[in-house]
Amino acid sequence: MSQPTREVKVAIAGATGTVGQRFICLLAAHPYFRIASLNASPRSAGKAYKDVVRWKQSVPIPKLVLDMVVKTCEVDQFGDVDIVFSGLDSDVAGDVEEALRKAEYAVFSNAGNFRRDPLVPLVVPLVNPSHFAMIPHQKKTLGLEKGFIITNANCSTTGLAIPFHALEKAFGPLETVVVTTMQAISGAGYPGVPSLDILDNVVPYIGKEEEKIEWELAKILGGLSDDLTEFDMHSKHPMKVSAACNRVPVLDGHLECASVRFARRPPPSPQQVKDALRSFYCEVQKLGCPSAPQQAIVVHDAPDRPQPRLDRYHQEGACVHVGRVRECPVFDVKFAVLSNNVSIGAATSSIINAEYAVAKNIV
Ligand SMILES: NC(=O)C1=CN([C@@H]2O[C@H](COP(=O)(O)OP(=O)(O)OC[C@H]3O[C@@H](n4cnc5c(N)ncnc54)[C@H](OP(=O)(O)O)[C@@H]3O)[C@@H](O)[C@H]2O)C=CC1
Ligand SMILES: N[C@@H](CC(=O)OP(=O)(O)O)C(=O)O
Repeated sequence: MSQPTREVKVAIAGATGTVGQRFICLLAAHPYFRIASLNASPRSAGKAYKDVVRWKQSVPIPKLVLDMVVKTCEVDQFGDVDIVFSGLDSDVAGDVEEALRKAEYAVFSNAGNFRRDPLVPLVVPLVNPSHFAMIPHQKKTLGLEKGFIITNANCSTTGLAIPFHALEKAFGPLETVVVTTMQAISGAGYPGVPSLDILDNVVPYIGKEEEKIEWELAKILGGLSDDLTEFDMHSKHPMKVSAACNRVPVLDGHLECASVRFARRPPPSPQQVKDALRSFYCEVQKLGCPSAPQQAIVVHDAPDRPQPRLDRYHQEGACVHVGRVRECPVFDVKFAVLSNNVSIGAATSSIINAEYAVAKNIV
């Protein structure tokens, strides 16, 4: 990939939150994105970042943001940045992101508000960066020159979309998916789930999560209409998905157990599935996007892997892990997937999306 000849100035909206902190760690060391603005709620605005953030990362706060003064998320507070990364709470993300787009900013959002919008691509960068082709239609429809919104997916959806896409590329459409998730508490932001609810416990309910997985996969894994104005929602090969979501006492890293049935008969064997996942190589890797993982899907042979504590920070959490690939007596094949919910499930995906947009001169 040709590196941009200029630095690209970025803002982080929601800079004090769980995802915002991960953005800061990743962007502080980025080859060409420069953090120019930190934005959060009026509670944090006007104060130095180090004085308002409840820092929960295992590395120190990067020096360059320690004394940066946090600003509000009013549009006039973002200055001359090219890109806004949003890790905003979904209660406010809708209005703020809409206003930023209207003010001609390129917005890369983690929030759920625009994922179902028929003009907004829902992009897992290791899967469907081709959906960026919808951006001209979004801008034209809204009468904008530069402003647009791109969202990335729900963190549990992201972990599944990557291996599912690799399998569909190798073996054709998936027909049925049943998945059970074991989701980390950082997925609920800070302070998140009360300790008295989650210690010594598993909570078999995460609000709206099952519906998100069941719906978002179709938008991500589907294509675009020929005129690049509509998402086809995987409609040529409808995929039935059933998800059961659980909160478990793990800090970071969502583990998901999936059973899948392929449309193709006979289906691929577990060994063929493993080979296809291992050899998966995607466009953002080919382009050399700096935050893309070397190995997108790490396939484990050990019978007790992947595990959140052991595997979640491999490649800075930018890949997914698949293990326990075996025959399923009900469908065809079953396996376990681990993804770092705050990295590839959130901030890392947004950053790779932005790197792709820069490489393709979309920003
Ligand atoms: N955690 C995860 O694993 C994932 C999260 N997401 C999504 O990313 C987004 C952020 O999640 P997360 O980091 O966990 O959430 P947090 O609750 O940890 O952080 C929320 C952020 O939003 C800011 N905020 C809250 N209210 C306002 C307001 N009125 N005006 C401006 N800013 C405000 C907060 O600022 P302040 O500190 O000043 O209150 C904080 O920076 C959510 O939409 C979430 O659904 C997506 C994928 C994974
Ligand atoms: N709901 C996810 C995290 C999340 O924020 O998802 P979404 O971006 O879809 O709101 C979890 O609790 O693990």
